[in-house]
Amino acid sequence: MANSAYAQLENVIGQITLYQESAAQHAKAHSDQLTKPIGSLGKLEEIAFRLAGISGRLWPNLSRKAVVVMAGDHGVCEEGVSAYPQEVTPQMVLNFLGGGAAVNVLARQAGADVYCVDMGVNADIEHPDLINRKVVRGTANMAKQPAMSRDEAMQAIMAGIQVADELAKQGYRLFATGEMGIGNTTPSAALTSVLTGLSPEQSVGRGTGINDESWRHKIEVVKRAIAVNEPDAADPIDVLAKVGGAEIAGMAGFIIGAAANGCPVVIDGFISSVAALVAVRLAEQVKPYLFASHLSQEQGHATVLESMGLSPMIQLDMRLGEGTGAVLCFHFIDAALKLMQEMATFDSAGVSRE
Ligand SMILES: O=C(O)c1ccc[n+]([C@@H]2O[C@H](COP(=O)([O-])O)[C@@H](O)[C@H]2O)c1
Ligand SMILES: Cc1cc2nc[nH]c2cc1C
Repeated sequence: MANSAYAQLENVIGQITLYQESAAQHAKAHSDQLTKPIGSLGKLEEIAFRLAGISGRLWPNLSRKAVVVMAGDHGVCEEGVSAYPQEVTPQMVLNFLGGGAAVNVLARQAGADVYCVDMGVNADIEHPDLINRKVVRGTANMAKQPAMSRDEAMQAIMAGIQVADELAKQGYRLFATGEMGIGNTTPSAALTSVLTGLSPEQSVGRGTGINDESWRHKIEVVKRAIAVNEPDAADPIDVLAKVGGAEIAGMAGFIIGAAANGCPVVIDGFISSVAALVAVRLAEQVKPYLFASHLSQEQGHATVLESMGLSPMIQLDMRLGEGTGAVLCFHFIDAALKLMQEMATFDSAGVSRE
């Protein structure tokens, strides 16, 4: 099974359309005809050019939008690394499915649908709308042993790809990543330290809101997890299996799958961005498809984004996850495309250029 999964992953990666610089240049040429000083719409212009570069069109139709919230639990919670108990993970999954979480509100406002995927929750959740791709019932405690086996990490990646395929087939063209998993800032910090070289003192943050003492302990837990498991930084799947999590692996797969379907992906906070970094390490070609939404308050987030050459659109001091920051930024993507499509040119409006 494992060998064919690697072949399938390579096959999906091979389907990613390479960035078309000429299409991006064409969009810039169009933008420079519009009634504004050149470059004056700043990042909105950059967004539009990149969308042209990945789609080959001046203004791709991205009206069908979805945020995919992947959920998983973490054995490392037994070390006391989160401010909240693990039961919150399945409870929040039901909240997403009931439409009452922050991401549901923001998604409704942005015209996006919310999908929730169980990648590895440590509970049985019954709901007709839940997408069940459970690979583990919570990971093992990475401070003592690998969080997952390599096979489980691969299964989670492939499940994420499948979710992207299914939603793209349904007509969705713009995606946001979101996640829910009590404890998941701890594996995310470990992944950051291993993949970027940032020290645990700098990759470990306050997560849901731990105090100074718990923060210092969380740093020790991350150091122990890395020392016990000795992940190979050159092998992203090894790192993901040993010090990652099922929802993080699922999001990495989802991002690769979305790119293979030609769909841009807006990434949310720290955990989503770490998943994106894993995806980039597996397939450099996904990079142009990634749009960073907000800068989370979680320490380490800026380094993860910088390591991918991404800069966030907004900074609202959020640290929720769920896809909330990403869905907010759907508005800017819509705005960038509308400007390209609807603004008058200097010629059509009779405005002097000089
Ligand atoms: O997106 C972020 O940057 C972010 C930062 C801190 C916490 N979170 C959310 O809070 C949970 C993880 O926090 P913790 O303290 O339990 O590791 C998880 O459900 C995440 O969605 C999310
Ligand atoms: C209530 C709650 C909601 C969340 N949403 C994402 N992570 C979360 C963590 C908690 C604790």
